[in-house]
Amino acid sequence: MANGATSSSGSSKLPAVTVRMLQVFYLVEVQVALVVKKPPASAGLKGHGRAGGREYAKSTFEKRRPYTSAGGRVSALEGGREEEAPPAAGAVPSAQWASGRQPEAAAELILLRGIFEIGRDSCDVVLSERALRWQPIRPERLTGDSKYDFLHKEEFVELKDIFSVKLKRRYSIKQQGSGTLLGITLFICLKTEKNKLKDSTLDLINLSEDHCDIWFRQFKKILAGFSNRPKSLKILLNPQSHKKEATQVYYEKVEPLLKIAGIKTDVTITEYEGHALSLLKECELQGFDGVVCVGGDGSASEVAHALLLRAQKNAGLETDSILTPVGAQLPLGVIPAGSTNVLAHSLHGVSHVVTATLHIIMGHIQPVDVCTFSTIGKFLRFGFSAMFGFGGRALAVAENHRWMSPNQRMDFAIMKALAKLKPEECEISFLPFNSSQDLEERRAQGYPKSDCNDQWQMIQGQFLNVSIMAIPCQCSVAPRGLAPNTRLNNGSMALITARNTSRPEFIKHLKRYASIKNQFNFPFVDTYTVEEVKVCPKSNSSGHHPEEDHGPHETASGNCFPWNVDGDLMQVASEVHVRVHPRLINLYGRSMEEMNDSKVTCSCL
Ligand SMILES: Nc1ncnc2c1ncn2[C@@H]1O[C@H](COP(=O)(O)OP(=O)(O)OP(=O)(O)O)[C@@H](O)[C@H]1O
Repeated sequence: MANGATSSSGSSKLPAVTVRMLQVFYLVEVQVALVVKKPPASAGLKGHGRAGGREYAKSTFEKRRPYTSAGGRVSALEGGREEEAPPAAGAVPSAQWASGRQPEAAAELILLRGIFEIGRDSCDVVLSERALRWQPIRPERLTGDSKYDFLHKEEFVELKDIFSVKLKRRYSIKQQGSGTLLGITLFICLKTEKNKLKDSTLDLINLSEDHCDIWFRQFKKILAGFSNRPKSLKILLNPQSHKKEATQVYYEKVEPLLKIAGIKTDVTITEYEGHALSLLKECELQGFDGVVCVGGDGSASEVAHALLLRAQKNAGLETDSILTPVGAQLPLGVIPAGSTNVLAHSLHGVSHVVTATLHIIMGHIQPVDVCTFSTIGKFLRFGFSAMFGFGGRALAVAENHRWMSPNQRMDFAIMKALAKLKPEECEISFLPFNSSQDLEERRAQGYPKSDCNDQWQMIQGQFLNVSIMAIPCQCSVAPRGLAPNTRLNNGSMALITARNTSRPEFIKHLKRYASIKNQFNFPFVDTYTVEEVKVCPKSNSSGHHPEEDHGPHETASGNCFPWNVDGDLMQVASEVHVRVHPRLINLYGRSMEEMNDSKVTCSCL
């Protein structure tokens, strides 16, 4: 992957080093098993939506009595009256539909109005340009009853949360042809707790072919209007990720949802390390709207690197020394199937396969900052985060013990790197993050960066670990992230340095990542918000004793220093220059800030 540097990858990842270590500490020292808190069962919903306390699960229809027993409901279902609203209409009296939560409903253009059975009720259903609203039809009451009104208030789902529509039919064994029409099923993306998304269905039951056909075509038309949603995806699946579960994850959880959404896929199962990179160099991507990686951080980083490299070539840029890279042309989806899934977790606020899949289906796009790594003017690779020192060494040890199982290997590597903890003598220079107007203006005028900013700062000494992170690097055991003050797209990186200290103090610092206490509140830890960093190790460092090491990767053997870039081992002999490039790649997802700010969009929740 890298020019002028050797690179290999493993199941052990940059934050995995720290993450795994935290797990080991908990097991070995505290003797408390780390329990990744499972989300509470979603109010007994069994994975489906809820309409005002009633489930509208897929099986709802089958569970109920035949419609004929529902008295007045029969005519509603069989002779459902639909009204296609005239284009400029919007004049349907809407006072009865508008609730306190959605005052804007009254102003919306109404597209269709008709009767469907939803849950157990015959409902007056209104499709407007923004939402589908429904309210049970009840006999008129002479006296007002506010409790009654509360129980039967309007419910709605916003159209932007619908990702597919199908005609619902029942097939009997003897039946030939297309089966008996039961109505329409809408597939909806719902936000649940802790940034998770889930798929749900809403059945609109009506036996009339004509009625359903009009509504079905209208929903299709609405869905076709969401031009940001992908129609065709290139999938790259690493069957070796974590405990080799990526294939199962994809075919059991991801593919069925993509099929429902009508997304075409072309799947490549990678056969060797670097396969995704070489494939994406050459393959035709014209017909695809996005690329999806099913695997861990190493795979995701490799695919991101490949897409960016491809973009530079397509733009006719020299890839030996990339100064101002152009952005990737296709968005990248990351389905977490690795051991730590830091990228997916940072992106979605949770490492959850269905959430990641739904972000792809809904076409949610999150621009993300990317770093370039180069040495003495020579481009090495793209990446999101890196560790030098302890993090690099631990990964190097793991690489030398690939015959072990992934978890064993990481435990062993962390213990060994801690046992041999030693500082690297180096010089670190960095350009502090500065988004002042003046600086931006000077850059816009084409001044070289060196002329725009002479604020380079330099620190030197012995460092146990140096982390450089353009994304927050969140994961289940470090929920705030290894770099909690960094955002996905704020154009800056966190530079975190741990100077030489005693082993127990360093371990204390590492353990803080899993706690609510500030992991940086140690006299030997410094943090900076930066745009560029140069790490220049001193080759005659007192810390290197090759005779103590047992593998080719574990130290600066042959004057190469191990770096951990998104879990890939990168060995570089000299200075490494890291620069952040704001919003260089679009990932499918939505930042946690947005997710937290967003309102619940379905009244069913
Ligand atoms: N068929 C394969 N055999 C061996 N290695 C592969 C294969 N396909 C891909 N790889 C390589 O495996 C490396 C690690 O995979 P990946 O990151 O997906 O899993 P992981 O290490 O288990 O997860 P995490 O990064 O979350 O810890 C990638 O860099 C990739 O190049």
